[in-house]
Amino acid sequence: MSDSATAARRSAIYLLDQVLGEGRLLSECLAAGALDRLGPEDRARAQRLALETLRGLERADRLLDNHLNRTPALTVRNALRLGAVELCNGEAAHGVVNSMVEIVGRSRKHGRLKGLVNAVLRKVAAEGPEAWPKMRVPRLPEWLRGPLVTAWGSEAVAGMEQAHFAGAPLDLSVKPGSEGPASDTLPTGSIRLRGAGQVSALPGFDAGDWWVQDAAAALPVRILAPKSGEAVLDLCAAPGGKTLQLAAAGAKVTALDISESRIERVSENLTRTKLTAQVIVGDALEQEGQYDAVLLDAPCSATGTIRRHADLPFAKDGSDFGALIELQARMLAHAWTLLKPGGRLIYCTCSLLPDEGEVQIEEALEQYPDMSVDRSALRVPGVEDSWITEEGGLRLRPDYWPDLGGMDGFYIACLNKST
Ligand SMILES: C[S@@+](CC[C@H](N)C(=O)[O-])C[C@H]1O[C@@H](n2cnc3c(N)ncnc32)[C@H](O)[C@@H]1O
Repeated sequence: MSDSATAARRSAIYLLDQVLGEGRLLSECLAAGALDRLGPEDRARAQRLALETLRGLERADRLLDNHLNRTPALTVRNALRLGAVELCNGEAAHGVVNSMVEIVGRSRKHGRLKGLVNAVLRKVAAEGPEAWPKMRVPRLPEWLRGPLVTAWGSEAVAGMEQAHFAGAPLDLSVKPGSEGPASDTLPTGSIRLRGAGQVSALPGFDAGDWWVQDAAAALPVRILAPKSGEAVLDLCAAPGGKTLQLAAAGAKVTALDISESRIERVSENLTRTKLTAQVIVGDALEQEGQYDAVLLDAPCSATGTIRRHADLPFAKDGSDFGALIELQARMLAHAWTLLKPGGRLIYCTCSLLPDEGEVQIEEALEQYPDMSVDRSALRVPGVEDSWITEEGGLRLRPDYWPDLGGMDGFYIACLNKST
């Protein structure tokens, strides 16, 4: 057992404690420096372990409950959960069990439970790997499952849960005129890699030939179809995947975001890809000017990204979504004032909730007499007719493309302003 593997596991348990005990998102823990003491490889490993454990949490708990008379303290339970998931994913038993015994044994508060950890994980090692694939696909917590079943039906939600459990491959958008690493090309033009490993080690990263962007997230700009020289405002730009697409098409891009730390990533991405945009820290609700086109990728529940952010259903409970829905409507109203007559606005959210997509557009179309929805703009390569919604937007879901590896959940609408 290497010290480095144990350090990564200890950090993964800390992340699980934060998500499951404190309701913090992994991104918040990482931004607060939770893994700063680890080297890059162990940092990646700790994150991967935490995410895999959250994906398999329901199964791990079922296996563990067979061997526990009482529920131990959360951090010990999380060590057992991580151990169970690793064992069932085929990791060698001695390494996993010894590591977890060492981690729990060193705890001043819980050290006496190391014998329990040893006994329980040995039982899981003996029976878990065979039982694991026969267990049901882990379900979303009820606070999210309920509204999704109401919106899309139980069969669709079961498909989404399957996609969440499988996790996400790595999708790239390639700069026009450049080449991406050898991979599959998706029907919409993004390229997809499986088991890619460290992103910055892939060919073409340093040269800025491509950037990481889920296939669904690449569609809003394809639908906007920016023209060279057009003035385009990217209102919620960070970390900048869509800004890069706009700039690569030759548009005169203004990229704005309220978060100073996140906007730095837009600048870094522009530098790496040798693309240009005006980058501004500011509040979308206070922006002024008139643009040929506006992209509003509004802050949202991010429920469409659970394949990659398995922590979200556990860290959140939906209580802050009402405020986000209200903010989206205010942002759309203000964005509309920034659009020249005859211009087009893309509204999009990486959400699975109709209140953040379909309903926003239905309400806006009733409210603004100079607004119309452009269905024809949605017909870009790879988009299927069945994804187009009644009010004229595009609904993307993680259970689509099941044989290709899924896609993020997204809602996209193209809105035209009359002249
Ligand atoms: C969905 S993310 C944008 C993703 C980005 N468009 C991309 O493709 O990489 C939403 C962004 O909205 C930003 N945001 C939230 N409230 C804002 C506001 N009032 N004004 C500007 N940006 C805001 C957040 O900081 C966050 O970066």
